[in-house]
Amino acid sequence: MAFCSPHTTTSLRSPCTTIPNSGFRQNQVILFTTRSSRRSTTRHGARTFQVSCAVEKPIVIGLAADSGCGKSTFMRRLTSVFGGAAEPPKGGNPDSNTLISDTTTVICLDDYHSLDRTGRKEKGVTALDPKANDFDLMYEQVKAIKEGKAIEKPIYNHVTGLLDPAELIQPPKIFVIEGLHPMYDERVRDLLDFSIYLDISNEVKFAWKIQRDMAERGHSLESIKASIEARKPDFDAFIDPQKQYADAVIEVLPTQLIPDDNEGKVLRVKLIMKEGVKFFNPVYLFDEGSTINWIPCGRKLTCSYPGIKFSYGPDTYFGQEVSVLEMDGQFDRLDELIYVESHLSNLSTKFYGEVTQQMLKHADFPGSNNGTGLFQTIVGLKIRDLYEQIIAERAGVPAEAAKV
Ligand SMILES: Nc1ncnc2c1ncn2[C@@H]1O[C@H](COP(=O)(O)OP(=O)(O)OP(=O)(O)O)[C@@H](O)[C@H]1O
Ligand SMILES: O=C(CO)[C@H](O)[C@H](O)COP(=O)(O)O
Repeated sequence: MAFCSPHTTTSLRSPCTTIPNSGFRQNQVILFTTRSSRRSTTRHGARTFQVSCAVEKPIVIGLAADSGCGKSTFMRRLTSVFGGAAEPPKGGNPDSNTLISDTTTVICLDDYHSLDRTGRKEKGVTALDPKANDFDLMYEQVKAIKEGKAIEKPIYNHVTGLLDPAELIQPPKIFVIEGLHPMYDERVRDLLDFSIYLDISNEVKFAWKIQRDMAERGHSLESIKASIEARKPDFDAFIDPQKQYADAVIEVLPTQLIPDDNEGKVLRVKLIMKEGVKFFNPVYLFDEGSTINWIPCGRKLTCSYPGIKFSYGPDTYFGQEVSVLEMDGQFDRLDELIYVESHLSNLSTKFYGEVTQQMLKHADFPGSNNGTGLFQTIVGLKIRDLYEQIIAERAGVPAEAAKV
């Protein structure tokens, strides 16, 4: 017999809240969770009664991007939306790639490299090549987590380039798989409740790589160029095509506000949101479905050269209907973002100004003054909303009751 134990992690009103002799009041807000069954019969004293249980199995989110394209930054923004800090597993391998917070566990798909650094060198393949990755194991383990089962996941050690002994991963509320190939294998793709692709144009990728690998890691300009060139064929063949499957794409391009800009500091960022995705209502500017161009600079938003331009409208992306929100330029004063936020709808915020608050909280993260930070924050809020709606649907209660 499966017992439902009451937890107070999330408040849901159980559809049958009268529990004789249980110590729980009628209509008391309780979350019943069970790993295995939706409806369980429990015994309390001499009486048997039925309770409906919210089956708390993880939702699975996929985040795809090339290396050095802002996945970690995005993850930090996402976990912050749920509150609490994300940390590596306590007492585990110091080189673990996993980050755990109260609500989310983020694993890095590099851990499914089947060939270590030497193995790849010997075989002449890059880490982007599916031949260097174990998709069978990835599928089995993501499926197990989705079913609420713990897994022993391998670790790829980026310091040594070796495959380390496995680490134990317990099913969280939200399981995020980030890396090169979350949408490559159809079986894994089908397990995703929501997917995001960070599409960084070559020019911008190059500028970010230089900034990080030259300034912070002491690599030479030539070696950075050579590494990007060496990865490009496999990137084009195996990573880039995944964007067609993403529910949301954040595309990062050079600005159009500065003619022939080659500095790569001012960015044009697009948030491409697929229409018709269950529990995901695309954000819109002013009027849903219209085509809008908006220059918000003026009395309420301070802009220095080259200014800021927003655009919004319907479009198609790989033959699918999408809504696209675009921001070109950068903010001078983040607190004034509230003015932009007040003209956006369907943000899935819990209170007026939440986007601005999140952006101010992480003003030191890369991209906080432009569309990369803004759209990553918005996608984080949409994921929280998606999670709450899925949990509410599973429990058969209104979404309001499942708010985290
Ligand atoms: N929005 C941004 N604006 C400017 N620079 C950025 C932005 N996002 C990331 N970067 C730059 O790219 C670097 C890599 O970012 P991050 O660590 O988030 O990427 P990653 O995809 O997780 O990388 P890796 O896979 O190599 O660990 C940062 O150190 C920063 O220099
Ligand atoms: O594309 C990558 C994803 O992060 C890495 O290059 C890949 O995981 C191999 O790692 P390393 O360069 O540390 O051997």
